[in-house]
Amino acid sequence: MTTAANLDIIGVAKSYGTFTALDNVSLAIQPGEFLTLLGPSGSGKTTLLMSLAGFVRPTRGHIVSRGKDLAQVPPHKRNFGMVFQSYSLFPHMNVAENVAYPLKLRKVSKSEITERVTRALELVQLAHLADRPIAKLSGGQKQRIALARAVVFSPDVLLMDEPLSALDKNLREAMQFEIRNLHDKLGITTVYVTHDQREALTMSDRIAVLKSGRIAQIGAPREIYDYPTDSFVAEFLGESTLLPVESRGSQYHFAGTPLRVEAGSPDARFLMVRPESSISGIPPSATATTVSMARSNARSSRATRCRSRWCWTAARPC
Ligand SMILES: Nc1ncnc2c1ncn2[C@@H]1O[C@H](COP(=O)(O)OP(=O)(O)OP(=O)(O)O)[C@@H](O)[C@H]1O
Repeated sequence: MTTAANLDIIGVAKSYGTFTALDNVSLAIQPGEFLTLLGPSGSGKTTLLMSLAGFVRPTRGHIVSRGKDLAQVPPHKRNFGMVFQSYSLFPHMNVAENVAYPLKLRKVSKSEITERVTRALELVQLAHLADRPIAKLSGGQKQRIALARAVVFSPDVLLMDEPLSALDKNLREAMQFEIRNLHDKLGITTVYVTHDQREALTMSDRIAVLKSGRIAQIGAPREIYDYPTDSFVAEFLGESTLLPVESRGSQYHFAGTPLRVEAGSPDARFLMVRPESSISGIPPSATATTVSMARSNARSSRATRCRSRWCWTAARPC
């Protein structure tokens, strides 16, 4: 068994003509980490993932794994497993043949192929379907087979691009746990792309939130959910009410009343309240566990959403 690989993304940029899809992205992915790239449509998630895979050539920057710059390493030599939304299984092969394919490419012996395919199918609990044609599988089964095929050759890194978005909600939630369990069993460094905040919060060790080709924030799920660095991250990570505050030195005021806040940056502009926060009135004698301060890049200087249990406009409950 090989040790898990690290992945260093150093100042990576990608331009298409004058359009910048990735802008100076740097990120150190730890060995065995489950890192999610999260962001709205067009933020650059797939471009970054495809750069890691070797299908997109960065305009600038470096991608380094196990101390080696991958710039000159073609996709099939990177030893990275990939899972796509569309499964990408071979329709003319049965389940076992699909899973065996990467091993055949690597010229693994027949007996070892049989053993490793059986083990990979057992991991995704589909060993009983080894002889079934791909056309006779459900969407969830197809995605499990794609997963088995991606891990059967013990890849250094597993890259997944919205692997669950074609599945219905219940199956999707079940698969989130299966993928995370598989990751924990195998310990493969994993980079996972999604635009689904819940999925990212449920599955990841860390989340990198992308906005317009840049990393807006990176951190553990709880950290970025509770302490977003700005209003974009605050709103993208879940329902929130953003209340405009004034800062005077290290003291914050809402509607003229001083707030007690344990964590906040000097340039914070908003008090963030999540729906599950338990403040019961203004002024919230707030602690960092119930509210956070976010820097401004908001579209509005007023509370921008009204979906939480507590919603305040001009310091009055609505
Ligand atoms: N080959 C290309 N030529 C020109 N522009 C491209 C190309 N590939 C991607 N882009 C642009 O780069 C930006 C980032 O695209 P990317 O697919 O990485 O976004 P994404 O965050 O994965 O979006 P989605 O969630 O919709 O898949 C988009 O504006 C896209 O239109």
